[in-house]
Amino acid sequence: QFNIIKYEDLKWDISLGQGSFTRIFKGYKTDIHKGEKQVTEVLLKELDVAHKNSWESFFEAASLMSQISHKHLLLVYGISVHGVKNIMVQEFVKYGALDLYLKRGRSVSVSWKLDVAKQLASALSFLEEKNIFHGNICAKNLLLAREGDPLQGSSPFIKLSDPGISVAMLGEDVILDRIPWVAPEVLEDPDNPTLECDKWSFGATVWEIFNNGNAPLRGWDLKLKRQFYEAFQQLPPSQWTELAELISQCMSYQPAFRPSCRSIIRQLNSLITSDYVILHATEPVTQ
Ligand SMILES: Nc1cnc(-c2cc(N)nc3[nH]ccc23)cn1
Repeated sequence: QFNIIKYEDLKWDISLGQGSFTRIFKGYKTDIHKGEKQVTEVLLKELDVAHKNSWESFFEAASLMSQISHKHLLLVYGISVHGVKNIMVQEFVKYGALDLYLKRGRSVSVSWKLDVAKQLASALSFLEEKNIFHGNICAKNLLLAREGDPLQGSSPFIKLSDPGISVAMLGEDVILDRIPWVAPEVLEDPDNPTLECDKWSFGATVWEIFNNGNAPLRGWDLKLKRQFYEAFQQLPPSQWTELAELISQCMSYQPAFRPSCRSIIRQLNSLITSDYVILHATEPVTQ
């Protein structure tokens, strides 16, 4: 499914923190290309030894991402196994996770945010075409490859990261903690996720982007999060009615009511041309 990278061809640099069940590092991989030594900057994702038994799922996520290639999907170079260590080698994306980037108070324009939403929608549409379920769409898994400069009008560029360990392998508490990104039906039946589930997550991610990286239901405990679904609640709507409409369509409790990717892209295009964008060119960052 994907190439095995020799451990000795990898070099670890600084630690960049940890995800759920993983530790991530900046690193380098060395290849011999036409007799030339070539060093590439990479992201090394080590699976925690404690979760060793879910390494298949960890690598399954990687192989899914390496079987297909799309400009807005993260490139996975391969995997490396060294003793008890399972390592996924990914392309290094310069500006890291979008949620942290937005939280750091970068004031970005409404059209910047719509651009990112559209890029995510095109990645989603590509996955839908290939009938591939992602399962972990959220701003934390959107990596910023290019900041885009409002003055020069160059737009941002994002890459959707790998889904990590599949939702079917996660404990119920981990799934509950992913409310409101995880679709309600996944809680009922985590073993049979559908493409519609990714559309729900898309809605929650767009909500996050327009709330400057602040997580929805931040700080809610698992009981409250579960009640959010049991009471069929919705996230607080944006003042921008058309945007709120798109988010609530994606986050409809009836999977069949969620819009097709084509419809999502069409609605985003009409948002991009709406006068709201011009009026709110650079919204003051409300922290
Ligand atoms: N595939 C990936 C994933 N994360 C990064 C990354 C980049 C950065 N500048 N700071 C970071 N801090 C944490 C992660 C990260 C890069 N590439």
